[in-house]
Amino acid sequence: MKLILNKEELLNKYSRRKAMEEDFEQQVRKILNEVANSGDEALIKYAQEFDGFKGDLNNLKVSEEEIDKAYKEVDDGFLNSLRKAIKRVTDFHQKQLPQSWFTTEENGNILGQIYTPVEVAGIYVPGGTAAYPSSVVMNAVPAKVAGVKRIVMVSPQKGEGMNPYVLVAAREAGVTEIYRVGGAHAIAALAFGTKTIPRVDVITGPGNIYVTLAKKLVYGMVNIDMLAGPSEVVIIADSSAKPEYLAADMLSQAEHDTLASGVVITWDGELAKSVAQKVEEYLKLLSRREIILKALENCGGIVVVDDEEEAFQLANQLAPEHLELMLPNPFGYLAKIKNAGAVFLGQFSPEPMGDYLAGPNHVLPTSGTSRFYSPLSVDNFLKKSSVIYYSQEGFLADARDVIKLAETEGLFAHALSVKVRISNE
Ligand SMILES: NC(=O)c1ccc[n+]([C@@H]2O[C@H](COP(=O)([O-])OP(=O)(O)OC[C@H]3O[C@@H](n4cnc5c(N)ncnc54)[C@H](O)[C@@H]3O)[C@@H](O)[C@H]2O)c1
Ligand SMILES: N[C@H](CO)Cc1c[nH]c[nH+]1
Ligand SMILES: [Zn+2]
Repeated sequence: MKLILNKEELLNKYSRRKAMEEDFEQQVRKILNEVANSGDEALIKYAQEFDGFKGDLNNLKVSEEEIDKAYKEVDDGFLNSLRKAIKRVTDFHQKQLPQSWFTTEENGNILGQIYTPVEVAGIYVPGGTAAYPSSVVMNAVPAKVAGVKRIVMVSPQKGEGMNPYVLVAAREAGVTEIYRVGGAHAIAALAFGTKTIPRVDVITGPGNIYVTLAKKLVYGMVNIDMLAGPSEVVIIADSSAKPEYLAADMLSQAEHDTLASGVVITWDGELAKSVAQKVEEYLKLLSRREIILKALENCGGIVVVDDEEEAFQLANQLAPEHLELMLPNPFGYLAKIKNAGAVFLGQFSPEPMGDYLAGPNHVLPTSGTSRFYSPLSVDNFLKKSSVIYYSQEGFLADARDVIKLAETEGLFAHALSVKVRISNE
């Protein structure tokens, strides 16, 4: 495989990947329509077709006994690391909690803004080619910190039972109910509701292209967090960077999915060659080799640019999910970054630290959408309401202006609602 590319070659790969999304969208539309029309029947049909699901509607919901049993199957080391991760992620997200606020004016008017959690949150936890207990934490913790009472999790069951690590993570992180379905059909169920699965107010979480397009298409019937599809990393490096670090970091995101992406951008041609050599070396050792190869073919490579300016211009154009700066004094470059879901600074901040333990959320926008989306946060589970209180004095001071503006719009009932209150005084 050709690993060292020029800028145009990389951009062509990105364009081809974008074009592929249109074919997937047709398939996803069909799945959504069927679940909308046939509910649970379609849900079970697709779970059987895509995930080899053998159960029926009666056991779509995971029982408390199954979760109890999962605790016996996971090791203490996992449980300790999981609890550490939950604590870190909780501490970080608690800092995001916004405060309701009120202002009182001299005439007694009170204005404000209050925050209310959504009643029911639907969280998607991927489970196609790997199980993701870390994504359980990243979804459920901000929902819990926001004060959501009902946290409904969906995740595909591969094989006989649910992944025990995912089940344990769900109980530890505060998920209130779990359904063993994934893919676009699970997103449809959360958006429309079925006899078995409740309709939710917001759907959050990452997933493959089917899941991500399904979220995009149901947006409006339900809120969504963002488009958090196949993982991506762009690494900007100069000659001070270690080729083995760059190669490993690039592969770490490519291994998620055949549509994931790993890109190194540098202006040092010799460094590019050393990274390519390391990539070939590591590929021989890694178990998800086939996935990585396809991902690099589809959307990866080591790009040699002219200089630092061009490197940042390209990274901003790609608007990646993760951006690593493998440069000396990386803080000095923060102002150059326009688009990135999360930024990792310096040689000891490889992206996987953020995937599991650093504290910020690993659910992040992909496919160029860090241009306008932000990481998953407590905000995604909260709604704002404005609060307006007029004192009599404040009302009388504003009444004439409101009448004037309403009558200008030809809305005389609006004006009347103000006038009747003046004439009564
Ligand atoms: N952006 C982020 O924040 C973030 C975080 C973690 C993971 N991810 C991404 O999540 C994804 C996980 O993917 P995954 O596949 O392992 O799990 P997944 O749960 O997202 O998708 C698997 C499901 O897709 C459905 N499916 C599979 N083939 C299908 C087909 N041909 N037609 C319709 N539906 C089909 C099946 O129901 C299957 O269970 C990866 O792309 C990974 O990079 C992203
Ligand atoms: N890198 C993923 C976000 O794109 C998150 C993740 C979970 N587990 C491992 N990685
Ligand atoms: Zn990852």
